[in-house]
Amino acid sequence: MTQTVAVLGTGKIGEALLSGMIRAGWRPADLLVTARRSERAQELHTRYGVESVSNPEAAKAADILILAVKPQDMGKLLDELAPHVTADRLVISAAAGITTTFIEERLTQGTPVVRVMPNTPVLVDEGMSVISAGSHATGAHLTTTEEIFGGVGKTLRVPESQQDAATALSGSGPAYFYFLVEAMTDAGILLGLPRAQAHDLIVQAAIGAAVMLRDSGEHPVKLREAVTSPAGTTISAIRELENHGVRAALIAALEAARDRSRELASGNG
Ligand SMILES: NC(=O)C1=CN([C@@H]2O[C@H](COP(=O)(O)OP(=O)(O)OC[C@H]3O[C@@H](n4cnc5c(N)ncnc54)[C@H](OP(=O)(O)O)[C@@H]3O)[C@@H](O)[C@H]2O)C=CC1
Ligand SMILES: O=C(O)[C@@H]1CCC=N1
Repeated sequence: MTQTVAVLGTGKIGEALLSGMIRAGWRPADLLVTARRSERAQELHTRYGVESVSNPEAAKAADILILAVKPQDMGKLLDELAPHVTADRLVISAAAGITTTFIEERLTQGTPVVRVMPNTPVLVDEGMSVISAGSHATGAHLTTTEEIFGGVGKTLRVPESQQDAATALSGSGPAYFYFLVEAMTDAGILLGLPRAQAHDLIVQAAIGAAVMLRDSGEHPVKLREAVTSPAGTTISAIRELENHGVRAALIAALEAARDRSRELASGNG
């Protein structure tokens, strides 16, 4: 029997997931969304043909609830949902930091909860969704979650204790690459290239490097060594990156993201 899935909170990640599910073959009739603002609900209906309902209506009607509000809004959303969520539902949370325990404590005893950390490349079916089971989620619940998120990219199961790290690496990960592209485009401008050309050159370098990382089976060190000619240009750049502590900065940055994810666990932000 077809299951009904509701996406509660349809901002950037909620909409990305919704659009991906429709591309993956979900019928709009089997999907529901909730939105705080009526103009947003109308926009989603026009774009995807999905019906918008209230949060309690979604909890009553849908078999699977995907919670995609900010961590700071999660407590309030769960208070709204709690009277209507029965333990035969599957609740999937995409919120950074929020633990399955936080959710379980606010819903009917025994409700299965799965925590997922997706990332925005779900928009182009190249997402990465890291999945952990709460205390009442079974293998079947994890499989259902993988079926949903696997339609828009790869999935990986991890113990929930690793979710804050996964959030730092994978959930936030795309932002670091956009930041690098932005910075390198600026460098291209400094070197005298027109902005559009600098952008295209660095984006294609990123795509080429990403495909080689994925498909060559080579370690990143080997791939970098192959670019780094003796007494050549690349080693001059690498020396500057090392002089400026870029490796240490990245390690510190991801540690900060991990720590922020832990802080968000309280739901107070
Ligand atoms: N952006 C990303 O790359 C990723 C985000 N996440 C997680 O996804 C969640 C959402 O993030 P993001 O999409 O970036 O944030 P957004 O602010 O874009 O989306 C949150 C949405 O939730 C809506 N909302 C808030 N409260 C309610 C409510 N009670 N009922 C219905 N809708 C509500 C907001 O409405 P309104 O527009 O009115 O404010 C907004 O549209 C966060 O928990 C984040 O940690 C996870 C992985 C990646
Ligand atoms: O920045 C954030 O908090 C969210 C979670 C992971 C990516 N974006």
